[in-house]
Amino acid sequence: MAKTRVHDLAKEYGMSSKEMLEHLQDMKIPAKSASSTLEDAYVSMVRKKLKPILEARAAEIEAAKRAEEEAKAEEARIAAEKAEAERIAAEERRERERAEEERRRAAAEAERKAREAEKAEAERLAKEEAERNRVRDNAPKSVPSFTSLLDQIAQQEEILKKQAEESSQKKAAERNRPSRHADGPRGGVRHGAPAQAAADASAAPSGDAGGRRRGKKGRRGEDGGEDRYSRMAREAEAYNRSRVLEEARVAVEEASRESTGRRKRRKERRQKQAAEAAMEQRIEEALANDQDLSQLDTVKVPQGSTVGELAELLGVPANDIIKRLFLLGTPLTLTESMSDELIELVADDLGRDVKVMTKEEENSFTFYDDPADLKPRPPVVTVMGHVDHGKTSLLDAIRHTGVAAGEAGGITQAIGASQVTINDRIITFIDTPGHETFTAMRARGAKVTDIVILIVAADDGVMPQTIESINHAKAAGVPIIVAVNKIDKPGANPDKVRQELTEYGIIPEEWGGQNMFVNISAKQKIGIDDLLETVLLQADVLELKANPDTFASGNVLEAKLDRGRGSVATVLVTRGTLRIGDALVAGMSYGRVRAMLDPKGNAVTEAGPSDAVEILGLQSVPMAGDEFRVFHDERDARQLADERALKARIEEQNRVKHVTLENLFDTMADAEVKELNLIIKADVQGSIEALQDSLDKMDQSEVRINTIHSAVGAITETDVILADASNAIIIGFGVRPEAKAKSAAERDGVEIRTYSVIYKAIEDIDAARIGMLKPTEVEVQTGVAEVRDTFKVPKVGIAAGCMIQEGEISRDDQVRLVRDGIVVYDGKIASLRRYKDDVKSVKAGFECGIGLENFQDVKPGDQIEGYRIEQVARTE
Ligand SMILES: Nc1nc2c(ncn2[C@@H]2O[C@H](COP(=O)(O)OP(=O)(O)OP(=O)(O)O)[C@@H](O)[C@H]2O)c(=O)[nH]1
Repeated sequence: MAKTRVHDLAKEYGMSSKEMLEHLQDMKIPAKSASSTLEDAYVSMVRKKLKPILEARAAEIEAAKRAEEEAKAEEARIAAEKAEAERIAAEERRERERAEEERRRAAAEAERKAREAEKAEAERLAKEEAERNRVRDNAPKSVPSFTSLLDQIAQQEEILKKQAEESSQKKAAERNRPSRHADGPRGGVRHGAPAQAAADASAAPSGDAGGRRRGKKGRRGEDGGEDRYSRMAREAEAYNRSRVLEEARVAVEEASRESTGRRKRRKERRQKQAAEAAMEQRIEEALANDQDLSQLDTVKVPQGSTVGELAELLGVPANDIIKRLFLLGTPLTLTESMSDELIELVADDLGRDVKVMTKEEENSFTFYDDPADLKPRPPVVTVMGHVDHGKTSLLDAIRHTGVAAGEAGGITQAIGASQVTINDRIITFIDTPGHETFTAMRARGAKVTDIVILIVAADDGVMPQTIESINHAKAAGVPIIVAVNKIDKPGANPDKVRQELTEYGIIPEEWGGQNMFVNISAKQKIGIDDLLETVLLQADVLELKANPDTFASGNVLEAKLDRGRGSVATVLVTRGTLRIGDALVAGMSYGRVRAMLDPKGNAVTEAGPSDAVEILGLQSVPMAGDEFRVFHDERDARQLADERALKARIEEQNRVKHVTLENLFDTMADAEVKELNLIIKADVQGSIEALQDSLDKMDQSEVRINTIHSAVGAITETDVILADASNAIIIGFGVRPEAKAKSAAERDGVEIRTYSVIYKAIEDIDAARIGMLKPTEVEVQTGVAEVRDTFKVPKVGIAAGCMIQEGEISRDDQVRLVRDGIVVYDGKIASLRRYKDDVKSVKAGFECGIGLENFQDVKPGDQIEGYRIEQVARTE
């Protein structure tokens, strides 16, 4: 068996060889060094003797291990306790902050409410003041427009708002001063910082540093555990404090650095608040008036507004607009009026939303209704057709529907509208038949008809006024139901009518088209119910709805001055319910509804959507087509009527010019209109076709020629009304205007051109069209110079000493530098001199010095060519 060496044995017992040698010596066992070998017997003796020592040592190690574990557990418990205490403290602190924040918010809310009340009172006073001023100030300059009045109010509101804000801010500042000092800077670092610091403190210092220290002490057995922990707590607190202080210092520094920025931000915030308040007010007003909220951001600009007016409406300096116009290549002065397109372009450039309002639109309102408030309403129908095809007979037959034969004689057409009930449903008819009224209404911006009944006599077929009616209804986008009348007549051929109408885009449903056809006899009252049911069917498709539970609005169908009753107007209610006593404005007249008559002449107290009633009580006579609207307050109605009257007077002075062949080019250039609308009237159909043929052959890629209506016959007032509504020119070929048409054209500024030879008409239209074409740009050479030498000119650089060989070169010319046939420069002249003098131009045969803009590389032998761009009117 191998001998055991001393150091092996020592190693086995976890002691040094020296220690083992000492033990061997004690046991009198001979061994000299660590490498000495020991007999087995000695080894077993050593083992026996050393056993208690070994056991004691194991116990010692075990005890130490236990102590260490205990210390660790204690340490963890303390740390957990501390973390919990800190968590509770942080929670309490947050609770306090929340309460404080709540208190501050409540105070701010109370203050805001007080401010709003103050503001509302100030606004009310301002409004009253403005109203008083307006009434007092009747001088023309003080009532230039409704918008400027609104602006004045807005300005006053702004001032009052500012004052109110300043005073409340002052108050708030005084109220907050002591508390702000108390928690000012601390407030800045409160959020987040302490909680973070506490978390850091519990994780880092007490855990690591403290733990290490405790480990040492535990081994050394010095100090009680309590002392250690209190020191740890103290250290953590100190750490926290310095950290909090540091963060506070940083926050204060930052705050002072940002104070200027903050002032700016505060100002911006105030401006934003003011804008929001103004918007809120507009929303409230719009809500009070049931107006469409989606339109609020849009600035309404009257058609033909001047640069100055637009600037005022948009609230921007006029220079901003002039500058933009200049860049758009249409320099205008402050008092010049702008085309619709220019207004839209400039507004778009300014990032603003505008709606150019025609004079009709200006007088109309856009209402908003919650879809939930909309209820089905009866359809409103107009009957149109050629003379003697039976319009009056049909309306008569309709009026007698559902009426017993004996009663018939007693029915009077009291007002310009009638209502019939069929299948328990109502249909309203506008009784002034014909497209004249229809288009006159449309020209005034009134859309009163939902459905058109086109009446065509089966024995006569499609006639000029049939076509006119189709064109008018189509232009208004109203669905057409065809009543083929007089089917009782021997020569009646309803299918021929259907066939003829297909040429005008009116195709029967049974043939796969869009239009419903009904065969009737107005005289013998055949098919009337069928026609009315078809109207209801068409109405169902249209899903006609309106809100009946609001202030009424609608259109005037006709109005007259009655000797006994004063102003009498028949109105069609399109929305809301009209009641006796309502204050309303219709066009330029206003008043209170004194009495109402329904279509049968019965006195009624209210009228809902699609009802037509005759009303008494207006102060003056409105015009057919005028929009009416009920106001909460009669004063508002009167104010609006006054404003409209004033506006109408101003408009009368600057009457909107219609297109004429002569001003066509100007109008086009101005408004970029690329359409030429024509109404063609001729003595025979052949002439219309010939003219239309030639028009179709013209190049219409840049200017489109629309024949919106053509018919055989004299130029009538209806033609003028249609031309007025569509901004068209009337071309008469072999026909003359009727007297009424002539005066209407003069009144409305509509151009009528009459010709007796067709090519002359074509020539004029073509000339006007070409005039509308954009001019062509042509380059014109001005002169040629040869570079003989170059020399340095102070401040200019290299200049070319030249000899003008051809023509004349001017200072404003564009120039090209040509070297060996290659253009090396194309630009402007920087200087043109003869000897030391700056000159405007130099002619052939003279020497001069030419400096080129931003170009120095001129060499003797180069050629300088001068040229100009000229705009030449197109001949095609
Ligand atoms: N046989 C027959 N004659 C009819 C019918 N409807 C109308 N008429 C006759 O046609 C003529 C013209 O009828 P109106 O109702 O006056 O025609 P209108 O279209 O109103 O005519 P204007 O008001 O002049 O435009 C009258 O003599 C009617 O009696 C019909 O269904 N059958």
